[in-house]
Amino acid sequence: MGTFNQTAGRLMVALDYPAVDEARKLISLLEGIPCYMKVGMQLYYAGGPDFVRELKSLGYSVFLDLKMHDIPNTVKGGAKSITQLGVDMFNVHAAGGVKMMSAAREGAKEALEINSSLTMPLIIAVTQLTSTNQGMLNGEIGIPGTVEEAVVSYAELSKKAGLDGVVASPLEVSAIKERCGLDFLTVTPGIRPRGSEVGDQSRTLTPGEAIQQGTDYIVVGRPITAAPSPREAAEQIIEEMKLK
Ligand SMILES: O=c1ccn([C@@H]2O[C@H](COP(=O)(O)O)[C@@H](O)[C@H]2O)c(=O)[nH]1
Repeated sequence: MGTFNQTAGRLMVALDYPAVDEARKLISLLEGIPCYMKVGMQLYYAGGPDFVRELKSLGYSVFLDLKMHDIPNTVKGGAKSITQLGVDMFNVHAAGGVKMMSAAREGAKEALEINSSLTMPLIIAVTQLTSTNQGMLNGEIGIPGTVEEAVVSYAELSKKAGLDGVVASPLEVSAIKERCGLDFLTVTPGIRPRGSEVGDQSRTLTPGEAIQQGTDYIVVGRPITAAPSPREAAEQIIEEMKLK
């Protein structure tokens, strides 16, 4: 199991930018604010491993959000390479199944055998994307039942595979914790401070509501990156989290 990093805080900032210079600009605006930095596919495909190493050298905890979903052997190799970057957290899709998720753990462990100075990253699984609504799930995706049932079922699979937690919407946190235990981590995007644009997200709560639901980490992108003052936006979110 990986370790829960209290000092990085419970806010994860999604650095969804097309180029590292834009990400660097935001990072300098947020200097001193306790948060994880989340690198997703847009920035990773632009900045690659070097940018992840740069964030680590600045002292940030890094969540590499590449959502691996492939055959077990390929995911194992991907997890081994990702772990060698020294990231604190990475993820896979729970839809890949138990064998694929366990392979991610094996890959991470192999990286640690090669380099003993590395620590085991937290490995989590995406359940149902927070952009998915009930109609989409039952209609175009073709999965019966409620979104919550689908999310909890994926969470149980992820736990069975030995993962540390899941990505879900804050609306499903209490059901996940009830079924998988309080120490099974929930990382929740779909966070929208009151009055902010919902955009392509479907299952949302405010930062304060998410904390009230018992989530471990909230992931926030555009409400910070597109704000007139990203620093003020981040500070307000942290304040709201503390008040709950
Ligand atoms: O189900 C998921 C999984 C990942 N994400 C990621 O979180 C951030 C959210 O950004 P916002 O701008 O706050 O909407 C983004 O990087 C997504 O790729 C998610 O939203 N939902």
